[in-house]
Formats: sequence, structure tokens, C-alpha cells
Amino acid sequence: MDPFVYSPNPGRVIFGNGTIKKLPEELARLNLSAPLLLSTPQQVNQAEDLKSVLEGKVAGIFTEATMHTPVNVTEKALDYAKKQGADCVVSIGGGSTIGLGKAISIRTGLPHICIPTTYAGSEMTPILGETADGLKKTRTDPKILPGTVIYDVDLTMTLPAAMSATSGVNAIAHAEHSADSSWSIVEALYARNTNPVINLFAVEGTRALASALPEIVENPSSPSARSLALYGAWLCGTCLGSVGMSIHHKLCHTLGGSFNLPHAETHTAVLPHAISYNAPKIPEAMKKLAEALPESNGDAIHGLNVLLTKLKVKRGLKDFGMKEEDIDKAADIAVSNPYWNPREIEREPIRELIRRVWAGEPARADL
Ligand SMILES: NC(=O)C1=CN([C@@H]2O[C@H](COP(=O)(O)OP(=O)(O)OC[C@H]3O[C@@H](n4cnc5c(N)ncnc54)[C@H](O)[C@@H]3O)[C@@H](O)[C@H]2O)C=CC1
Ligand SMILES: O=C(O)/C=C\C(=O)CC(=O)O
Repeated sequence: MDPFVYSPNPGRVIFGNGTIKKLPEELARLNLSAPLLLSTPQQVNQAEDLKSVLEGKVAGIFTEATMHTPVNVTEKALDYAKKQGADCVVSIGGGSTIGLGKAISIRTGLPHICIPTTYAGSEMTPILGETADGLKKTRTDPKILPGTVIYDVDLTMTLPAAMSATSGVNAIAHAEHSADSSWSIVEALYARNTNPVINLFAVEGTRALASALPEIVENPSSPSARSLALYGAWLCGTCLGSVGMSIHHKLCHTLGGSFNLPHAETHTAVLPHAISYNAPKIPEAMKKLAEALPESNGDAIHGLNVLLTKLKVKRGLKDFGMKEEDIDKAADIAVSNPYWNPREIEREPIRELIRRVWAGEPARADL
């Protein structure tokens, strides 16, 4: 056994069906009585349902959560929270809404309860990415980690199949960077600060999502597949919250932040290529990943290609509006200030990786 440090994040997790009904109990347990509910404009109905669960006893509802957590939206929400006398925030939604909850909580000290409705995993991390003046900056602070997470499978039933697929692959990406003894399962399988417990989470989380997502794409109302996917998302989010990020996340943050590409879709297109870049340096992680992916035939890259084909996702960033002439600029940004990575960051293979992702080619083991 290699030496390791295990330092689990605190936080209370409630998982099941119909669990939003437990919110009043949770607020009472924490001695809180004036929650500010947060949502996107698209999820106002779920925020209103939550208000009913609380019998109307809320400080208010703020429904302008936006992807990549723009600071101007946070400032508006902060003014509203103050005016309404909120004593905590409750975010109901995906990573965008949870990001707003984190941004308010870290600025005010207000407790944050999360009710996630996608598989992005932000609820389990002390990480916050915020955008100002066209630049997205990410920071980590233990105080950003939400105190309570209520996973209610019922709330995920409305997540459209295509979004479920890419959001689930976003989660798998957190796991993969934690599997080798040296670094993060897809990024948790090979993180340098990984440990045996996070490795178990990474493998189990990937297995759960790789099994559930194709079923959700075929039958979005399958209760068992929805439950398995949310369980996998919890495990993979825990991986991201516990170990570092590497080239995969660096590429996605570069592409998303600088070229305004959609978050989960970008993760999905990049993942097999990022894994193939690191493959020569992470043999143990590749073995574990292959075991977690159905139909991999012992080859993790093949397994990921098969999974993405089954999920019917778009694989080319050109499909999302990225221009071919931006490939060089993206390569330059991706190799500047790189995150720790098991393989040295070399510009030419990184450029070729981005070109393949831009073109939507299947990943190959020759980068
Ligand atoms: N800090 C962290 O640890 C992490 C942060 N993120 C951040 O989260 C954001 C992306 O979050 P995502 O969850 O991918 O997307 P999202 O939160 O932007 O949601 C996408 C869309 O789907 C809608 N939606 C969400 N759940 C739904 C449901 N159950 N039914 C119907 N519609 C639903 C939302 O209202 C929104 O319109 C990015 O800003 C990303 O940077 C993502 C992962 C981890
Ligand atoms: O943007 C953030 O809030 C920070 C981290 C992530 O988005 C993680 C990811 O790339 O999925």
C-alpha cells in the first residue's frame, strides 16, 4: 500500500425519493427560519414547490442563477438576501444554482443547504468558479463546502435525456482524475493526492453512471436508473471535492471560460482524449477505469468511446460554435499555468488533442 493522507470533507448527505420533505426538519435542526431559495429561471416551479414544502415560510426566492456564476448576478442576490433578512440559502438546481449559493455563503457566512437536480457534483466540493469581466476564476476554500445536501431522485426525473448524459459524463470526469496512487478515477483515479477511499468512490461512481446513463437516454423515466445515476454523481462529486484537478479540467475550464462553450458538453467531448493523453503515465488507473466501463474489452479509451456512442452525444466542439482558428489560442492558454498532471504538458500533443476534440474524432491512444 502506498502512503496516503485521508482527510474527508465534513457535510451531511440525505439521499432518497421525496427527500425534499425533510427540508423543514433540517432547517429546524440548524435553528434556521428564514431561507432564501435560489433557482434558475427554468426551475422556478421547483423553487415554488419548495416554498410550499416550507408552508410559505421563506425570506424570498431569487430565480436568476446563471451558468459560470457571474459576479454581477451574485451582487444582485446579495442585496436581495440582505433586504429580505435571510438567515440561510437553499439552492435547488444544478451546478449554476449551487454556484450562486456558494458565492453568497462565502461572502456572508450564511449556511448553505443544497438540493441538486443534475449530476454535476458541485454540492460535494469546496470549489467555486466565478466570472467577472469575461474571465472565470476558480478558488477552493473549506468554507465554500455546503453544510447539508439533500439528494431527491424525484427532482432529477425532469432533467432532459441529453443533459442527463453530458452532466453524468461531467461527473465521471471528476472521478477519473482520482485512480492511480499518484493522482485523481478519471481525474480522481490519478490525482497526486488521491487515497484508497477516494479510489473506491471513483470506481463505484463511474460504474454506477456508466451503467445508468445509457438506460436514462433510452428511458428517461426509469426510477432505478435515475437513482443509480444520482448515487454515482454523489460519489464522483465527492472525488472532485477531495482531490485535485488535472489536464482534463484545465482543458474544460480553458475552453468553457475563454470560448464560451457549454460546461457539461465540453467535459463530455474532451474526456476520452484527456484520458488518452495521460494513459502512458497512469497504467493502474487505466486498468481500474476499463473494469468500471461496460464493453471496454480491457481498454478504457475504447470503453469511453463506446459509452459516448451509446449516449448519442455530440463529440465535436465545432458543433458548439468553436472556430478552427481558435485551436492554437486554446492550446496556448491550456499549457500556461497548467494544473498538476501525471504527464508533462507538451504543447504539440495538447494542440493535436484540442484539434481532435474540435473535429469530434473518436479518441485514439497515440497522443
Ligand atoms: N464548483 C464545482 O465543484 C462545480 C461547478 N460546476 C459549475 O456548474 C455549472 C454547470 O452546472 P450544470 O449542473 O451542468 O448545469 P446548470 O445548473 O446550468 O443546469 C443546466 C440547465 O438545466 C436546468 N435543470 C437543472 N436540473 C434540472 C432538472 N432536474 N429538470 C429540468 N431542468 C433542469 C437548469 O435550470 C439549467 O437551465 C457550471 O457553471 C460549472 O462550472 C460544475 C461542476 C462542479
Ligand atoms: O467552475 C467551477 O465552479 C469550478 C469547478 C468546476 O466547474 C468543475 C468542473 O469543471 O466540472
